[in-house]
Amino acid sequence: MAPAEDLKRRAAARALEFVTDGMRLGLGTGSTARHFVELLAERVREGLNVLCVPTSEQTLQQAVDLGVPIATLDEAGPLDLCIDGADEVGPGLALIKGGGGALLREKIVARAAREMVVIADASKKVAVLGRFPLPVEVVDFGVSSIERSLADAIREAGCAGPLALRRDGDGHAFVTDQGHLIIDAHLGRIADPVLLAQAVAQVPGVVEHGLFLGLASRAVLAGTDGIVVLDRTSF
Ligand SMILES: O=C(CO)[C@H](O)[C@H](O)COP(=O)(O)O
Repeated sequence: MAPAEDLKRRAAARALEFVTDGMRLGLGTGSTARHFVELLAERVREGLNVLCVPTSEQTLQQAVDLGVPIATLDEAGPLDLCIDGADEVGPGLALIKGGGGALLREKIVARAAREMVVIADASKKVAVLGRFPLPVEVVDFGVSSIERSLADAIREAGCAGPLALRRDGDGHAFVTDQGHLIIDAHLGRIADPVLLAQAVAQVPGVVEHGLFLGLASRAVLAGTDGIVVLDRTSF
C-alpha cells in the first residue's frame, strides 16, 4: 500500500475504536472514509451490530457491496457518531470539506450525529484554512450570476481569489448527488472562517459550503511519527 494510503488507513483503524455495538453511524466520503468502511465491514462480518447512513452514492455502493447495514437518515434518526475525512483541519477543528463533492450530505449527516470524528493523514492539518479551494454547492440556475454574487460576498468577508466551476474528467460541469453544481473558491487564506461562512451562506443560489465549523469534536490524524487524536481545545 502506498505510504499516504497507509496513513489514511491507520487513522481509520484508530477511529474504529470509537465504534461500539448498536451504534448508528454516519459514513463519510472520500479515500480515507473508504478505508474506514472497509475496516468497519470486517468488524460487521465478525458480528458487530451497527446501522449506517452513507453520505454519498459512492459510499452507499461500497457499504452495500461489503454488506454493511445501511439506512436512510430518516430511517435511522439521530446518529451516535459520524466518521468522515476532510480536506483541511484547522484550529478548533474547523474544516474544509467537499473535495469529493459530497459536502451537502456530509454536513447534514454530521449535524445529525452526536459526535463527528474526522480521520485524515497529518498533512491535512493547517494553521490557517484556505490553501485547499473552498467548495460551494450551488443550484444550476443562473450559475454565472451566482458566481459573481459569491465573489462579491467573499471579497466583503475579507478574502479574495479566483472562483471556478468544478468540472469532471470529460470537461462537463460536475454534478453532485443532489443534482447541484460546485464552485471552488481558490482563496489561499481564510482569516475569519466564521465571517466567510456567514457571507457565503447568504448568497442566493448557494445551497451549502464546505466550511464545517463547530461540527467535528475529534480529529484522528496519522503521520509518519504516529497517530494523534485532537479535540477542539488541543488544536
Ligand atoms: O469532503 C470530502 C468529500 O466531499 C472528503 O472527506 C475530503 O475530500 C477528503 O477526502 P480524502 O479522504 O480522499 O482525502
